[in-house]
Amino acid sequence: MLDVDGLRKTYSGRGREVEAVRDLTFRLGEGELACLVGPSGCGKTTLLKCVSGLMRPTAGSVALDGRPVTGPPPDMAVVFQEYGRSLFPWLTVRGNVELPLKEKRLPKPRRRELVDGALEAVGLGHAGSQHPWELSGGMQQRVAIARAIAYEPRVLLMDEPFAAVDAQTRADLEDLIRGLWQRFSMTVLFVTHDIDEAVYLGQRVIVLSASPTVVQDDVSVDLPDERDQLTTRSAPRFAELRAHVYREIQNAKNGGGGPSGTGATGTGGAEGSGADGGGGAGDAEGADGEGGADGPDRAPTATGGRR
Ligand SMILES: Nc1ncnc2c1ncn2[C@@H]1O[C@H](COP(=O)(O)OP(=O)(O)OP(=O)(O)O)[C@@H](O)[C@H]1O
Repeated sequence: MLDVDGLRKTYSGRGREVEAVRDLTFRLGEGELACLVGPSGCGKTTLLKCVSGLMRPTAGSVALDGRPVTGPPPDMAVVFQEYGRSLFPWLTVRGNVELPLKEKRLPKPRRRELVDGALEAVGLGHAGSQHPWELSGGMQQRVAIARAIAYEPRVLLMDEPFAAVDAQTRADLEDLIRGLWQRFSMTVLFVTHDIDEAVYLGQRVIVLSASPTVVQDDVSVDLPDERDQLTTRSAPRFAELRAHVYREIQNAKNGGGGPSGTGATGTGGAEGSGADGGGGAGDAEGADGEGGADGPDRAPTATGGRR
């Protein structure tokens, strides 16, 4: 459904060129939930901007249902990390969620129905008349998620959406996303620094190499579909998968480059890492902090698919 083929992006300016992404090729099937991890600065945000049509790649292509993406596609929504910047403070929660639906020119009764459904789905049915600044960070991020799903996207892109919330809220939001994905049958591409989060959420974890960026590994997450923060995360298979992804990221950071040879489904017991293999491997970045570009196209209206 979503085809990224030979994608390359080079930024140029001030007399120098930065090759953010060298050559990325992968495909997402309809209804798939894939997580994308990789070392800091490897081009995850750049990739999402190209996939969402907010930025033109230097070479290669992105296609949705075989049609080239040259601008924000109408059936795609994006949720960014900075919920504070993605919501309009002068609009109520309802107003924020409804805005892209007005742009879509939906009739009022349909808008009301979609807004009610989305707020209910994220547990904010009671908060419609409040303003974003009256809500906690986790609630604000729920508003951003509600805005995205009210839009009824076929594809939902998420760029580290939970990086700024506390651990408990983050766990709740992870479960919320899996629940919404199952309920609305969306195709989801979810970027995260957090290896545990990637394994917990995804059916697949795509590991990017360090810059110049290629797909280092594509790991099939063969955990049961019904996931639970306690049982799933304490399963031996979860630890094996997390260890495998952790090792791939270390390889990527150390310039290991190129696919590990395990292939899309090859994560398995081949690693033989045992239940403790990846202990502490929670963060793809290690000690690195946030370093991504917050370009102007992370503007508020980006959430919801169209600007
Ligand atoms: N607008 C820009 N102009 C020039 N270089 C840029 C721009 N945006 C990003 N880059 C560079 O491109 C590379 C990839 O950046 P990007 O933000 O896509 O990576 P990332 O994997 O999302 O990073 P992080 O994990 O730290 O958020 C980095 O070297 C970055 O400095």
